[in-house]
Amino acid sequence: MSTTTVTSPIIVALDNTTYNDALRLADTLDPALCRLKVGKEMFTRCGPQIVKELHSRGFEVFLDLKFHDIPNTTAQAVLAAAELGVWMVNVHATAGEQAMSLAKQRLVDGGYDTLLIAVTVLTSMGADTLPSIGVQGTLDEHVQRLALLTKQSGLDGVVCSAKEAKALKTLCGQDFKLITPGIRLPEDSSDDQKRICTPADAMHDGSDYLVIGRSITTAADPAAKLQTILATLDGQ
Ligand SMILES: O=c1ccn([C@@H]2O[C@H](COP(=O)(O)O)[C@@H](O)[C@H]2O)c(=O)[nH]1
Repeated sequence: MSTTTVTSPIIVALDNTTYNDALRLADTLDPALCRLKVGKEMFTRCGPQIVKELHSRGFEVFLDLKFHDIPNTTAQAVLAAAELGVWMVNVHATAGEQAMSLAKQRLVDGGYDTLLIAVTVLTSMGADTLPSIGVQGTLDEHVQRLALLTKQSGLDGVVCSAKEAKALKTLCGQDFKLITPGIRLPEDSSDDQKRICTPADAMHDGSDYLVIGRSITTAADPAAKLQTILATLDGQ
């Protein structure tokens, strides 16, 4: 298990890659300068072995499987993630209070300190997306409603856009962790992300952790791009 002290808020998302290429990329990165995120694509393709390999290289791993199921299934999946030794795991807040609080309880009962967070509204969604999935009201209201539900369920924080960070810190408190994907430098393509923010603005507004995938992983030199991004955070 990892003993590296991580000095950076950046979590690099390992997507669009194979087992061997993901490990090759990991070997170019310093576990003191970033954590790594294993998502649905990587985990479906490679299984728990990829997590074990990243741990053996000293990385803390965010297992981003966004569980969304009935309470017992959600909680047992979260427990299985904790048994893998991951640093952080997540569920969808729309799984509801019962699923979230049961998942947290199973972690506590098992003596795990794995962080448990919930996704509010995916950063690929914009205000125009919500009516089509039957959500009334504004996007900000919906994010805030789900963040409060997550906090009331005893979880450690939420996934949201950095654009919502200021309001959520006020609403949920400074200790409630905000994990923000949709991070882009001004010169980057936004790809399929709608609610994007620069790393510096995200940190300034209260993000605790920045999830960054393609901006780093598709760079000619991912380690150098990580350093460039970290340099934009100097003094924050
Ligand atoms: O709301 C969400 C929740 C999760 N993600 C994940 O973060 C990364 C972002 O990758 P980029 O290449 O930097 O866009 C990706 O793994 C998503 O599954 C998210 O983007 N938004």
